[in-house]
Amino acid sequence: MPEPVRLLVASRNTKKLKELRRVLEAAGVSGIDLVGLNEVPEFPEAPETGATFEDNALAKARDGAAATGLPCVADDSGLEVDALNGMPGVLSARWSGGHGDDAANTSLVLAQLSDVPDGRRGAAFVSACALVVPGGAERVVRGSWPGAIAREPRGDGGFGYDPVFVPEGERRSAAELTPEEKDAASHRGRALAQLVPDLAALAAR
Ligand SMILES: O=P(O)(O)OP(=O)(O)OP(=O)(O)OC[C@H]1O[C@@H](n2cnc3c(O)ncnc32)[C@H](O)[C@@H]1O
Ligand SMILES: [Mg+2]
Repeated sequence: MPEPVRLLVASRNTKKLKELRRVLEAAGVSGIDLVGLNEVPEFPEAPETGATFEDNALAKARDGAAATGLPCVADDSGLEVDALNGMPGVLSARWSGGHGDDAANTSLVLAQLSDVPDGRRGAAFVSACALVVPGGAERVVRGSWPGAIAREPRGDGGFGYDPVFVPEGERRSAAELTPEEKDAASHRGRALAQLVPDLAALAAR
């Protein structure tokens, strides 16, 4: 048996990281050993200042690959709300000011939509996932998950804006889905599915 290829999964968000690991493991690519940021020496990361999810995902994956010499996968994601002209978008993690305050970010979006009627509450989660191989290929893919913003939060699964996001064709919020249901439909699941052939090729090198 050849040595498994170590693949760095570069996210500082523990709940997102859990999803990335779960989806990659469920994809069943053999010969890949997933490594978290806590298992490699610390390295400086560029701030997420890109104009697009793709720019940010590539920057995170390039940083990880350059610092460790390992192939690296990174996700940049967020919520695009129709009535907010596609915002919070790339600003999703820091919409209410500080970084990663899920409850404050969610309350702010709900407050901003308080006068928006049910027929105009459309939104989508978007994920760009980048794979960067040191000295080799770079690939970035996008998945999206259409739905609508609820009137109030429901459920305690998932993370971030999940309690206020009702996926198309669902009555439950994303935070009320099982992890497997979320992965099968989510922006992140759909993005990572497109990287599976690349990961299989990497493992077969
Ligand atoms: O950059 P890393 O370290 O990966 O972690 P992060 O939390 O900062 O992640 P992003 O910069 O990609 O910001 C994404 C934000 O969008 C939101 N988000 C992304 N995916 C989501 C999902 O599946 N469910 C709910 N909210 C999500 C969530 O609030 C995140 O903080
Ligand atoms: Mg981030």
